[in-house]
Amino acid sequence: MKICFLGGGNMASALIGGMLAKGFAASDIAVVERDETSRARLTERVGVQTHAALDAAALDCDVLVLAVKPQQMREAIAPAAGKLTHQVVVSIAAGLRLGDLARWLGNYSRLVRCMPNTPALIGAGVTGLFADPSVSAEARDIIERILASVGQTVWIDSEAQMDAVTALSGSGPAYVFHFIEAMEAAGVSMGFDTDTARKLAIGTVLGAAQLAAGSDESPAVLRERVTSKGGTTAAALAVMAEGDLIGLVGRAIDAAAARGKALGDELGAD
Ligand SMILES: NC(=O)C1=CN([C@@H]2O[C@H](COP(=O)(O)OP(=O)(O)OC[C@H]3O[C@@H](n4cnc5c(N)ncnc54)[C@H](O)[C@@H]3O)[C@@H](O)[C@H]2O)C=CC1
Ligand SMILES: O=C(O)[C@@H]1CCC=N1
Repeated sequence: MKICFLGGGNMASALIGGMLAKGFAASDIAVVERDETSRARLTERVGVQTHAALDAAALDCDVLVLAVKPQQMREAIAPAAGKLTHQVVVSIAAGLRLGDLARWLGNYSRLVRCMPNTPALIGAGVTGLFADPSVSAEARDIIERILASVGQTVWIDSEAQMDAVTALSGSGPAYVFHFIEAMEAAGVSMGFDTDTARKLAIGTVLGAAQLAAGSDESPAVLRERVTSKGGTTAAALAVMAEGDLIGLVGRAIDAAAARGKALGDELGAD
């Protein structure tokens, strides 16, 4: 099975890195990348074949993964319009809807929309998937196998939910990194050097996430176990409640989902 990525940026690199680590052959993976420096990096460091354009050689694949920015998509896929025959086309772009992609591809509907995230690079991603009804069960299995090689997969029931997946898990790693930044900064302001503060912050997030992932208890119960009455954790959580952390995170994730929907509206309008 030959897999071709259109766009060899951050997310394509994360997916390819994860796939190679899980035993996919570099010779089965190609990347269409317009930037020469990125092409050289992909050939030399990652070992995959590269193409400068989405030409016949690039389209000689079974799965075409669309991994350019949403704003770049229409122009980037134009060369494939009317030239697709059997390929399953998988878009990882935020916001863009299957109906618009199908139209841009010359009414080609063997399309799957999915939303991975960057921990795919270390096999710890989580991906939401939605397929056009015309995509066969066999083709869905193939796409699921690719994404499952880089982490967990979740099929969703309606395409509209993809904006929520994007807001929660697609963008989610950035929220966690931001929280780590905040913890690190607090550590530095209390006198630690950056390395020590970072080690304490990352170790804590990693350990807590692993504990939550392996536990039958809810995150709320695990939080309560850390929180002694009248103790240090309670003092910190009171400040977080005063700042309405739960509401703030909810509003942030709502904003991400709204932005995904707006991107789909804006870019699909013409
Ligand atoms: N970065 C992330 O965490 C995630 C990103 N996504 C989606 O993945 C897509 C890609 O995002 P990133 O990898 O972050 O972007 P990026 O900007 O790092 O990568 C896009 C790549 O496509 C190339 N490109 C643009 N137009 C091209 C064309 N016409 N032909 C060939 N190559 C072209 C660019 O040179 C660039 O290397 C976006 O649609 C985004 O919504 C989805 C999940 C997570
Ligand atoms: O920020 C973005 O638009 C993309 C989609 C999910 C993660 N990065």
